[in-house]
Amino acid sequence: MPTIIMGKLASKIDGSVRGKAMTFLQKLGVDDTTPGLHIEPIQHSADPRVRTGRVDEFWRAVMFRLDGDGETHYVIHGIWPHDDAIAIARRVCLKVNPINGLPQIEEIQPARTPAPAPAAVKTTARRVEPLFARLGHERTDLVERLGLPEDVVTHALTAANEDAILDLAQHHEGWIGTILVDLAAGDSIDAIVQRMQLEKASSSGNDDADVLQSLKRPAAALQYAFIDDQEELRRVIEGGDFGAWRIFLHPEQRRYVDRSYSGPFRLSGGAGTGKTVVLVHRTRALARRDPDARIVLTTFTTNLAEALGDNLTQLDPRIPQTKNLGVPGVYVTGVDALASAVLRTAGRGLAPAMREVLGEERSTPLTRTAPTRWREVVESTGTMLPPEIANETFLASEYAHVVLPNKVHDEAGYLRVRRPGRGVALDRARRRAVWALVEAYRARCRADGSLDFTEAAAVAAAHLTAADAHPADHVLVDEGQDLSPTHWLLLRAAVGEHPDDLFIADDSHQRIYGTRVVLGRHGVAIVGRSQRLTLNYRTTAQNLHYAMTILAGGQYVDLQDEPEDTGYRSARTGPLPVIEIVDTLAEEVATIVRHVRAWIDAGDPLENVAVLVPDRYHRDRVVTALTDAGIDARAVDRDRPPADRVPVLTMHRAKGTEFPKVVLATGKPSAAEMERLAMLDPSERADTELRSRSLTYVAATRARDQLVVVQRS
Ligand SMILES: Nc1ncnc2c1ncn2[C@@H]1O[C@H](COP(=O)(O)OP(=O)(O)OP(=O)(O)O)[C@@H](O)[C@H]1O
Repeated sequence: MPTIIMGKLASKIDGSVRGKAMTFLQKLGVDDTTPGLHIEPIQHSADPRVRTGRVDEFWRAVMFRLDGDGETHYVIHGIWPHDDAIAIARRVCLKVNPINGLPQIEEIQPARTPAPAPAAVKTTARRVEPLFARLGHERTDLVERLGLPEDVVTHALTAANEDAILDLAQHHEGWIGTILVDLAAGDSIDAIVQRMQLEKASSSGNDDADVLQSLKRPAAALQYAFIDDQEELRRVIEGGDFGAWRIFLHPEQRRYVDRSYSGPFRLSGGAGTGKTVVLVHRTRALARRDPDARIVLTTFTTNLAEALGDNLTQLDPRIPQTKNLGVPGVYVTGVDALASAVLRTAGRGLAPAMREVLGEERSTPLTRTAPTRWREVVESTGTMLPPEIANETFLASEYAHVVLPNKVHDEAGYLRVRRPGRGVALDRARRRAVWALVEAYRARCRADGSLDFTEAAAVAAAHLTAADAHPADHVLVDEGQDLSPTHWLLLRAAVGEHPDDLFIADDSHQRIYGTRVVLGRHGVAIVGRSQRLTLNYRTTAQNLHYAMTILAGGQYVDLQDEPEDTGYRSARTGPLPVIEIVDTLAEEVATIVRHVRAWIDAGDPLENVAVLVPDRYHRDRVVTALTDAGIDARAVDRDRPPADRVPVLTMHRAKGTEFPKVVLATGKPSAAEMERLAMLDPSERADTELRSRSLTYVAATRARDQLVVVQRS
């Protein structure tokens, strides 16, 4: 049976021919002599291996036939109308690039549309040096060390700036485009050679075998996929461009998917750099490696966990997902739901863990404490503490970062405990006063028998540790920056210490919930096992640039207590974001409606256009305004974004989503919010301010192609 190797270009099939292409490729994968396929060589073709095949009376596939490894392979180059296909088939040639060992398509008589000339170098008063010259990239290195084709290098060397290189890169699918983007971002030749694992090709004397070998190189996976079976073929064809992540991994992504690590590993990267994609592929790889493995795939919220589960199903519906913790398969869950699952399973056996963490028991540990409780305690208890300490932000954070992880039960314990990383200093008298509030909080929780979320995770962790029970063999975490210390204690306890135990994806620029955490303080040692992804697949360079300006000047620190890197780039270009400044809420809503209307009138499907707003109040107003304007809109809360309607989401809910077009209303803090902020200690206020910038950054990076930002003056 022939093996199908799908080229990325071929996966972008015109929607009208997808069904027929599927049937054609399915038949080809079973028997290439099937009547009706008409697999034929082309007379006078540049490459004798080229074949055409009949998809229907109008469409033809262009392919390369390779015989090697004891079987026949077809590399699918693309599907075109008959005459175009024949012309393309005559001039294309598949060869191995001798410098970097990667597969390369050459057009022998270049009749294709030439790539547009890069933006000209302006020759006004002062001549601007081309970008590559400024970066010190020289022709010899580009050709002889990276293997870039001469004509591409000639174009690239005259490009004035990064935008011109991005334009050029968009005309070159696969490794050529990727290397151009890396070079434009200032990467050194050595770094690229290493990252892409480029290596000179050695000839075996058998051309077909050499090309097959090159197709198996890691960087070839950017552009070519070996199709295992019919189900995978269906997913490639149906996924089209949006499904590319399932098939064409960047070599760097592939490395994090397949590699084994001796302990916890952390993969960071800006928004849209494919962290979730790596996590989902790695989950599949681990499940395939050992079908009996108990894998936990988790993240901060239930909505995000649902999206992870959906992604895993799309990637590979054969990977079993389980609803039960501790059994073979992939258990996809929000981290608080994981804590509840541990507590539920433990039942009455929880008492010792509660005593260990809290010094007392709770009668209904599956009930969660109301989030307003700290405020109630402050309001109903007379305290000598100043408002910057006696507030729910400080107290909840002190409880989660100091009291619970250290299992403090009484005032004496709290007076002794270390408080590393806590911005607000507390003398002895203040510690006593804080402890009085903690006692009042605990007394109220005891009265209704509940545990709060951070307590539940701490108790679940203590229970697993005491029982020496590890219900998971591998734990994979998304959005790690949002997890609290007791979440980390729980995850550390859920999986034993062994190779490939914890794999963490995070981006400290996207921390929008709790206070920042240093992993090493909570039993997760990742020193020396941490890497960063830098290529953004989602957002255009223009939108990304705008989003980065939101973070500029902020002091972001990562999970290892190191300053967070900001360098990353996008390979896609598009229009500049539109910024609208308005004075009132009414104007804001009208501006949102106007932009949504314009996109829909221009033919965008409703679900392609999303509106992101600061809170539920705004959300409901926008839904009403859109509906009044005759646009079918829906507020998205716990459910998934709807088909055939404009989704309207709060910025928090938008985490983990993406849309081709986004209108983002950034809003304005209310008077009550300003008052609350004014009361905070300066260090807490600075952190709240960082989180608020992060929220805008998260929201702005949800737009794939076009972004409109509506700001209040
Ligand atoms: N190798 C790839 N080829 C094509 N598209 C990709 C690839 N990797 C990721 N993508 C696409 O890029 C987008 C962002 O990927 P993903 O959600 O994994 O990024 P992320 O780093 O987790 O983002 P965020 O932190 O913003 O949630 C998705 O649309 C995904 O399908």
